[in-house]
Amino acid sequence: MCDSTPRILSIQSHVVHGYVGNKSATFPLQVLGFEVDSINTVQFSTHTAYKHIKGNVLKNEELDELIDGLTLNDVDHYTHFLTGYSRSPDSLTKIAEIIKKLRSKNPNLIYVCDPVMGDNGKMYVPDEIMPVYRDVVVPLADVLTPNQFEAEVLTGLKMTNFDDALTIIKALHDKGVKTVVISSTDLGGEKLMIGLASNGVSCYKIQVPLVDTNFTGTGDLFAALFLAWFHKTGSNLKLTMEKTMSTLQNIVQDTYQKARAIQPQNKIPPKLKELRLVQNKDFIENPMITITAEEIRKKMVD
Ligand SMILES: Nc1ncnc2c1ncn2[C@@H]1O[C@H](COP(=O)(O)OP(=O)(O)O)[C@@H](O)[C@H]1O
Ligand SMILES: Cc1ncc(COP(=O)(O)O)c(CN)c1O
Repeated sequence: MCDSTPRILSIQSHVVHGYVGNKSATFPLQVLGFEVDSINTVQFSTHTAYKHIKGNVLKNEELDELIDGLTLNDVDHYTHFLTGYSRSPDSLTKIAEIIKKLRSKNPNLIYVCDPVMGDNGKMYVPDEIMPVYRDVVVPLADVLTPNQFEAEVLTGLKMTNFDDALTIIKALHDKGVKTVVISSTDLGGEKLMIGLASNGVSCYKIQVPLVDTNFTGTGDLFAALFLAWFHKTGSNLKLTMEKTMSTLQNIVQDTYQKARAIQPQNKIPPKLKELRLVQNKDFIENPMITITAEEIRKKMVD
């Protein structure tokens, strides 16, 4: 355990079929050279955009027990902690305790928090989870990766233009977050999806062509790739955004094209849109930068 391999504890959902949560994050992280220990907050047959939702949610005592086992066996030494989809406020409170515990073992631990709550104006976890993220978990994060909706909900502010976006980013920095990354916004209108990233010194904008369908698991993949490239580039924010977005675009485009080959018209059902991670392993390992980030504003914090 004393080698230089980065080691992650990832607490996210698990699905039997398809790619969200730990299923979306673990494979790319392993391909990029990370040891990944995963705890599954839920085990569902599929993600929740499918018609039938079946499976179980991890109980708090079960989460405690798993962490206890890691501690008793002295294998709870991590360089990174990554969290995503959680369904209960209590489990989030537990996550806050776990961060503190892991930091007592490694004061340099990097915590990447994806505050998974919803998308396109709608919550898909219970509403009570929001204040726990806002007041307890977010202030402990080194890196926060909300989408636009989640950033708005956390700050109580609306994003209708870039000035609003910068105000929201500043509000999240003010909560103590060092690196704020908004994985997607609709500021690019109908044709472009725009992501933003700020380390308080520089803020970057990166834009990609909007593919005409909703994907699931892309946010989880984004957070995992961001974590990996932020580590591998020595916290180079511009390069991290470029590698992360280029990889996502390759996977999203490939997934879309294959789905459209089967279903040329109308809405694509979830099972045809599962992210093609395995098939894009080489690109994940060695991404070609196809999209560049542009600096839009310097110095967000004094
Ligand atoms: N429809 C889409 N068109 C193009 N890229 C997409 C699309 N959906 C997701 N992505 C890619 O996935 C990333 C994360 O997506 P996002 O929607 O923010 O995740 P989530 O809302 O699931 O947290 C985006 O930055 C983008 O690169
Ligand atoms: C079980 C589960 N886990 C995670 C997510 C989050 O997916 P995304 O990466 O698209 O935010 C979802 C989306 N509803 C889900 O159903």
